[in-house]
Amino acid sequence: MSAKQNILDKIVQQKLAEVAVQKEQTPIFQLMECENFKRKCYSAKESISKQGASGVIAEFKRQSPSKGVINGTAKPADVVKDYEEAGASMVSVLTDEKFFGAKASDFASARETLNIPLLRKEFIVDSYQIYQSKAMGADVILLIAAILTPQRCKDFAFIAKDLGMEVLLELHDDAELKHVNKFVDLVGINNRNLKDFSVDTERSIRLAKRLPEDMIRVAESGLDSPEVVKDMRENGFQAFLMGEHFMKMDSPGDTCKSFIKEIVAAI
Ligand SMILES: O=P(O)(O)OC[C@@H](O)[C@@H](O)c1c[nH]c2ccccc12
Repeated sequence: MSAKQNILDKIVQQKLAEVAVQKEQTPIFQLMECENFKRKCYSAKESISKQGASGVIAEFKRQSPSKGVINGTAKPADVVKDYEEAGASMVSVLTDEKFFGAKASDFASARETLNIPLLRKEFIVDSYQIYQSKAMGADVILLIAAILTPQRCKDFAFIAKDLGMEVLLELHDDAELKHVNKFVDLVGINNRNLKDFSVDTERSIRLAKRLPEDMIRVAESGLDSPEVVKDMRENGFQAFLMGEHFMKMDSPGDTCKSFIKEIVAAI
């Protein structure tokens, strides 16, 4: 890695500072008193594996470090409900405010509206954030191998499972295969290199072939045509995490609907 800080380093540094404050404000025992802490989670594994499932994980994403503002006006409750009605297998909502422009209310309004699994898209660097995710009503959390050691990954995945949530582990490199552990439910392969933002689906296909056979594979990022999704499905991917292609349109929900129609017709 270069001496210059890449975006991931910057995000991690910011997260650690944020979490330190949050822990003081709302200790874990208080998180555990939240209404959502008691709710039974929806299973992403089931939703994705269901007969005829689209496998689309549709993301609510306002902006990103690589693309700047993607959609400045979309209303989370409307968009995610449209995603659900369009046939998405799961919805992902970013909760990072500083780099991805999330509003504190985005995730809460998605939780109130949805009856399908909801992924909290966050940079998890501290176990506190796992309890926080449960309290927010997340069904699934994301663990990013690039910012965790294999041991922490296992500890964090264990905590999430213990709280009744599922775990999506995100990989990008062969070297990260050692982060896979028995508590992980789904493995995502990020087509986008978070260190330089380049996108390479062929690389993801090669990496996916090295995963345990029965693992659910999620293709992530830069997916913008039904053809690419079909190609990835033929190469063993069952789920497809997509944000920008939907969010950059005036109606993310309508775009998602016609996209799903096309890919489901090809199954
Ligand atoms: O908007 P895209 O290119 O369709 O990508 C969605 C999703 O994969 C991307 O937002 C993402 C994948 N892994 C992440 C980790 C953190 C933040 C964001 C991400």
